[in-house]
Amino acid sequence: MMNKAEEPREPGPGSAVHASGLTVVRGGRTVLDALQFTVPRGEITGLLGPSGCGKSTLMRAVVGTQAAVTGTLDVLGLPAGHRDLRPRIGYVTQAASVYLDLTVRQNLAYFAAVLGGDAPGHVERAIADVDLTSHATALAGNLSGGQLNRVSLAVALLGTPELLVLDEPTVGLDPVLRRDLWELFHRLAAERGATLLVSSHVMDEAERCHRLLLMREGRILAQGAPDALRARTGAPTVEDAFLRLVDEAAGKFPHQAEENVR
Ligand SMILES: Nc1ncnc2c1ncn2[C@@H]1O[C@H](COP(=O)(O)OP(=O)(O)OP(=O)(O)O)[C@@H](O)[C@H]1O
Repeated sequence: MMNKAEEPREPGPGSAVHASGLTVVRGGRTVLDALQFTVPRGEITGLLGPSGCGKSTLMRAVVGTQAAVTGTLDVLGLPAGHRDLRPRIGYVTQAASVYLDLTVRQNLAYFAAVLGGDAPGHVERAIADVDLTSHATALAGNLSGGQLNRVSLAVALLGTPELLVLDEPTVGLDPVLRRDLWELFHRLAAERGATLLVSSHVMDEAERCHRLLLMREGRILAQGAPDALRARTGAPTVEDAFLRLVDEAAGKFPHQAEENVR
């Protein structure tokens, strides 16, 4: 449960997510350690860091499915997990959750009916969004892993969510599909005003984001625009910036190594 008394609430109108002192303990281990960050509205925020650093845990906290969360976590102006947030957030996990014995279109129609997002045209729009129109009548069970993940993404897009939380959406995709998906993310932000929080452990995807949260071992190493992070560290790439921040932080932990760049 969130302890809202611990920290001042200062989400600001421009932030979709605001965290302060966000901590998660799993199995006796502190896997998120007093995180402070914001995710601005209408932009793509990349959550980057090595496998096991806590990206999925942070995303579950934002969508309200993570247990043992303490600190302040506001999402779209409400405490994380508030039931009014359910239709306003689209969440895609790493494991595709669709019915393998239904076609792509049947899956979308089913979820549209269940989620109450059955607005005319939304099923076809979502299928087109993820570039699966030519596979609309294919059984989900006959799709590749990458195509299945895109069906899950289409489900998340059905209700035109304000906030999309996507856990490693480009894993296993070829370069062309990866590029197409990033173009879709930018369209969703620019044309539909959506806020996207996208995790990846591939540092070159960082350059495609408006803003980054760089994570390591349950902490935020730095946050800011890719340009600002590179300038701040004097590094040619975000990957180099990350490595420099890791080295820098090594001297500062366990107290505070977080650096706000913007
Ligand atoms: N039940 C648990 N008990 C103790 N530690 C756990 C438990 N579940 C997860 N962890 C640890 O929490 C940390 C964060 O896990 P999380 O899945 O959030 O990482 P991640 O950055 O999303 O990794 P990946 O990219 O590999 O999915 C990991 O180090 C993991 O080992």
